[in-house]
Amino acid sequence: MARYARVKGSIALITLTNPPVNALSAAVRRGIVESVSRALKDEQVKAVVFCGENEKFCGGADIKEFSGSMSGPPLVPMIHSIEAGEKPMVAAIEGVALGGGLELALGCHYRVANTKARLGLPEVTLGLLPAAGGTQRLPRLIGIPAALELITTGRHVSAQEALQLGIVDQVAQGSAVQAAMELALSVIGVCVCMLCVYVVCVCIYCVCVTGQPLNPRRLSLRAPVWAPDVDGVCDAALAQVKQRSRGAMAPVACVQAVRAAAMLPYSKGMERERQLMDTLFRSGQARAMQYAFFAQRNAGKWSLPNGSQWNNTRARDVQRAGVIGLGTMGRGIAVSLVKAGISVVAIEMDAKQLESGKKAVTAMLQRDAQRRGVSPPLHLLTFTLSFHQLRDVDLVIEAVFEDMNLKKRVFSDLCKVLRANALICTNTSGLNVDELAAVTDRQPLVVGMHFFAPAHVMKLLEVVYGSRSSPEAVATAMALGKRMEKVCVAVGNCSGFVGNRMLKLYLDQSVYMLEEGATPEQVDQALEEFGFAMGIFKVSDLSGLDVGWRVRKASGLIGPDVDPVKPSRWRLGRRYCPLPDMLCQQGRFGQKTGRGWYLYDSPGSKEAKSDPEIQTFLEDYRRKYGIIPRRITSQEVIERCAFALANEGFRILEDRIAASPEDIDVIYLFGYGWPRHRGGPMFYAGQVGLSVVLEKLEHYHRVHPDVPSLEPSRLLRRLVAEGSPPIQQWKSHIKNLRSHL
Ligand SMILES: CCCCCCC/C=C/C(=O)SCCNC(=O)CCNC(=O)[C@H](O)C(C)(C)COP(=O)(O)OP(=O)(O)OC[C@H]1O[C@@H](n2cnc3c(N)ncnc32)[C@H](O)[C@@H]1OP(=O)(O)O
Repeated sequence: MARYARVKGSIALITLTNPPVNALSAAVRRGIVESVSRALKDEQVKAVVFCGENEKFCGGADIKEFSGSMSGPPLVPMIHSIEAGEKPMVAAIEGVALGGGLELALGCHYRVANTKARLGLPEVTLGLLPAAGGTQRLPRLIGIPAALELITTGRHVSAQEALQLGIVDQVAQGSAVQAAMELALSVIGVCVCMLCVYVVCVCIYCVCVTGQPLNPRRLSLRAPVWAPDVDGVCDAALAQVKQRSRGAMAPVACVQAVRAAAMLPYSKGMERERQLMDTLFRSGQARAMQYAFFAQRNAGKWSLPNGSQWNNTRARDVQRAGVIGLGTMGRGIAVSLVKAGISVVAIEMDAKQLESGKKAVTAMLQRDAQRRGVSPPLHLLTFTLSFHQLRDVDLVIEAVFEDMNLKKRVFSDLCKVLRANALICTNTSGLNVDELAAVTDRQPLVVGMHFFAPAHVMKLLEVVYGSRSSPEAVATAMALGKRMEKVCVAVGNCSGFVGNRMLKLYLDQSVYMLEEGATPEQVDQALEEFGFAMGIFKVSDLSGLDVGWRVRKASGLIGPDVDPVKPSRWRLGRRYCPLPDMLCQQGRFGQKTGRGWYLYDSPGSKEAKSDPEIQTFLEDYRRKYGIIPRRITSQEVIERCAFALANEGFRILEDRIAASPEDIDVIYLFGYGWPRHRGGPMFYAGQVGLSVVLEKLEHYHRVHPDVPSLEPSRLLRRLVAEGSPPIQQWKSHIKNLRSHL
């Protein structure tokens, strides 16, 4: 849909009307084509201004349409006819001009943006490239290096940066539509300075240039942007995206398309753009990334088993928050809260820790402010040793050491000082939220907020509702997380919640494969080739092997009855791998001690190097237990890790700990480095084929009957029995499964 109006006598104003972001659906494209044709025919109309309803220019092509059969006028000829139009076309950009939205604007002869507008070509984040001429017009406008950077990253730029780059002609402080109309009038030879009454070429009063020819403004008419160093620039960009994108096809295709803009005339470049897009458009990677886009948005639409949900529950306003504990987690949480404009009372138990926490938080905020060219909001912070300073906070986030007794003590102390209606949130990575809530005088006001380290950087937040948590408390934690710019997922209470409950099985498979013959390097390489940012053993070294060791000790898996020389490989009725414990006994805690699964130059350094001692250690271990090592292929690594994750994901769905497979995938995408172009473990299982996953799990379970978690879940069996429906339908099958219990 597009609205047509004639304004100021000679301007056709075409408004894209498809809230909330005026995406270019078939109806919008039809509306634009009809409106442009009307404007070109209407003799009274001398110029055309495009804008978007509700001060949002356009969020791009309608992503929902990509999964169906595309109908309606195609974008490329539509934009071409705008550019070829014999009347000046001006884009008035407010809010956003993204993807096809910016490509539409690039087809216009002039672009005006409001100061708050954001512009970009984010198609690469959807597994695509800007295939409505974006890869050919943008380089012709701003040059190859800048276009490569924007197109391969999908980064949004501010109006100010767009002006500097030459993407827009003007930045308007007020209404971009108003400014665009003035520009249009001046271009058609109607000077708007009010002093000059004639149609002129250069007004002597305001020196505006009127009656401009349109050809120089038509980007498609410009020659290829060749320069002597262009090959080198494109080669360097290609090398960079290959290294960064971990197997994703779209960034590579983006470089290839932009290279064409340097070498080929526009029409040939457009052919190349179309060919590359055809391949991407049909790819599983594009489907995975578009699924991830909608899954992320769906996670915000949380629901609880009792029917309360995002649109029927009000969140409380949080102005002032307390953070208990200024270790790594507490520091990151305090920084994120302050950046969201929330006053923070930060508490530590002793003066020395308080001082070092204060220094660290202040430095992080100063660095961030310096990068953004603003002053750090340090006035929002109070550092104190006294719980009494918490008396007027709306909410507290406890981030002390992961120890149930310590947390319980803190919770009961908090109840003595907090206002009766203040929320208590615990930053725990897996402890029982109900058990903690039980020591308080306000069980409905207790929720878990599981942040990921470093908390000021990592996007994921699991909001954990206990059996007595009130919907209002969940809504408040979800809204607070959103304000802190986190991707929030509401999850139920169980050991490890969603992310760490699944992680445990993934870790188990990884160490079992070491026992059976693999090396940490082999496993990590297979995972990194699959697309993970880091292999599991490098991640373990980064997080610290001692963390899991403590958890295993607390859960009774490690105790005085374990043989120190030849620890048992069978505990609590199932296979157990003592390798991580044995490393910890040697003081190998990972990066922090300079040695873990890998070797580091010094404690704290990050570059992982193979350690011959680990190879010898693994060989000795296998000998000691009589294990004959075998060759483990990358395929086996991926199958055992990814299918173990998905299998537990199905159980989590059966248990109603996660509301949907999409929520599980969002957790893995934003918290555990799962490659976006593979959608998430649940999506991946669907893409591989549920019957294949079932068959593989049955096989691995047959080979390893002492690993019960490899036994295929009931939900997976049910879905396969019902013909492997698409992931969006799994939820209804969970209901069926429960009704048969
Ligand atoms: C062979 C075919 C060739 C086709 C031509 C190819 C060339 C063009 C390709 C493209 O244009 S692909 C799309 C490129 N655009 C984007 O990637 C932008 C995506 N959107 C966003 O980044 C954000 O939504 C936003 C625009 C910055 C707004 O953010 P905000 O936080 O304000 O709102 P959201 O919660 O993200 O979104 C609200 C609502 O709108 C839906 N939505 C957003 N963008 C699109 C879109 N482009 N298509 C369809 N729907 C979109 C989003 O899903 C939300 O929906 P609900 O959850 O409320 O239902």
